[in-house]
Amino acid sequence: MSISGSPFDDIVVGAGAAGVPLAVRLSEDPARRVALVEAGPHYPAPADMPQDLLTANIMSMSAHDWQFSARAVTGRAIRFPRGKVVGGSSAVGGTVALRGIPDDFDEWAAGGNPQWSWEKVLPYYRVMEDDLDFGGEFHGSGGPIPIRRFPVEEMTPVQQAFLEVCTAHGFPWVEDHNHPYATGVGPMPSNRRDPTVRISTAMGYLPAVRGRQNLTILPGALVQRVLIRDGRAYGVELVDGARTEQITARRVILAAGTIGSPAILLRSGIGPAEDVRRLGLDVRADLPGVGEGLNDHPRTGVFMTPRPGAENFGEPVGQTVLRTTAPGSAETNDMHYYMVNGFDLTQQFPDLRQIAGGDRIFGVMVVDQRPHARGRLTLTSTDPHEHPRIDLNYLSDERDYRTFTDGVRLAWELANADPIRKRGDHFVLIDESTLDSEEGMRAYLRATVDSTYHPVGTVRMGPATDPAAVVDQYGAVHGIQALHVADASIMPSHVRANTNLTSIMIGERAAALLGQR
Ligand SMILES: Cc1cc2nc3c(=O)[nH]c(=O)nc-3n(C[C@H](O)[C@H](O)[C@H](O)COP(=O)(O)OP(=O)(O)OC[C@H]3O[C@@H](n4cnc5c(N)ncnc54)[C@H](O)[C@@H]3O)c2cc1C
Repeated sequence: MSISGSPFDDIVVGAGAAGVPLAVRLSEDPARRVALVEAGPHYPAPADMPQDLLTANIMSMSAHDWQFSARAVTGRAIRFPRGKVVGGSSAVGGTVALRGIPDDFDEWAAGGNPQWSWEKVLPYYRVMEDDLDFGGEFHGSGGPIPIRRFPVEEMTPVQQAFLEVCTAHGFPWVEDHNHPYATGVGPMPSNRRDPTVRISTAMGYLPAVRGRQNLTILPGALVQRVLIRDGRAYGVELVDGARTEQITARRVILAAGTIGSPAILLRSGIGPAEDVRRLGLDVRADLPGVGEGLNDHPRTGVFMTPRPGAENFGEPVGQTVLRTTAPGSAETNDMHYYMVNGFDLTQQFPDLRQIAGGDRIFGVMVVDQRPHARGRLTLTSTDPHEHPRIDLNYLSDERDYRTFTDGVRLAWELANADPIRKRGDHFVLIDESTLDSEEGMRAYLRATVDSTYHPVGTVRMGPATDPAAVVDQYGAVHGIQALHVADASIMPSHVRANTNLTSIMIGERAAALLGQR
């Protein structure tokens, strides 16, 4: 890397969903020199892009992955994928392209972050997208990320059956799930231009800026820590085997994600004082919120093995979604139900393989969008190659049990409707008696609850008066000068949506706020 002696204005750490748009927008000012540092590889030429990053219908969960595991509930560890490549998790994901809803952002604003109200974020959801189906005041056109909805004729028969069953159940039909006030069932929006190719931030944003002289992309560079002198960040330290290298800048912006950003902060002496000291480091800023408040959308569902002829191998994981409100809840759209065409048990949920008696299952997946349980991320070492300890702590709040119990009951009804049920052979781990018994349901939930890969909240945004806040509404780390964070980790509360589009929006919005500074 020919970077020694060449200070930058901004170093963006992590080229993921947020980091790529952030670096691209900041470098629109030709006078600003921006470095985008990424631990994973970079494939600038479309012809070199590996197939696992292109194939939208299959999530890439090993070739470009950090290989983390996490504790889901006491005694149960699960795989916890995170993308490790330029494009980050946006390059490996399921391409569900849903936005948060106005209430989500009005809650952020009410928590002391008025720069993130719905009114303030909508323009940045719009600027990132090229909506191929809808226009008007809520949608963007000509942006780097194409959004299309699966047309009914592209859907598998079981997806069409799901639409039919949900509408027969009385759920409203939704043509456009990214209309801010939509609720009900309809086709899934997806970040693809054609039916099978995933468009990550790397593919959407970077080709147009390849010749940009003031944007330097540094792949294969693992950031150990932020360099801090007299309370001010002035660069980062990279490790490459036994070699370390330092690059300097006027400002450092972490966009390493909900796992990567708090880990870098802790290795830099920023976090709960006790945790930092336990690592043998000096405390640069005592911020109890670092790693705390981890919040992820947990999922479970009702799954069956497919009948011969009803398998949907190679099809998108899902093509439809039902967004609705849990019984008794005051929070709109806090439950999502996905008709899953198929999970490959060799890749996901391997402990179900033997129970299912096969490698494939399909069914109705239930995702709690507003779980109350909070987890925690901690480090046991300052070595950046050592994985952090990720404790998701699902179901630790009794309210989450209740929400899921109702959710599984609805999923059971939907899955048992004839147009869906007739495509399955046998249910996996669940039958009528599970639903009838409180203990049976609790055991089922503990055995099946898993991640939707949407962790947020480990570097929460909020005013300095909030003891849990780590950054202010401009992403500035409390108590340290010239150090910012802008990625999914800063979300102060969860959005009722999959997190890719919101993370891209955070990158866009942060660039607008930081570009003025
Ligand atoms: C398998 C999978 C499927 C998903 N499917 C969907 C979906 O269908 N729809 C949806 O909306 N969301 C989905 N998500 C979630 C979504 O992709 C993430 O919420 C989003 O990408 C988060 O953006 P981010 O910028 O915070 O982090 P990321 O996109 O993860 O980017 C962080 C980047 O920082 C890099 N990094 C981390 N630590 C360091 C370090 N020390 N040094 C240098 N670089 C570092 C990482 O390699 C990575 O490239 C999925 C996620 C996964 C993992």
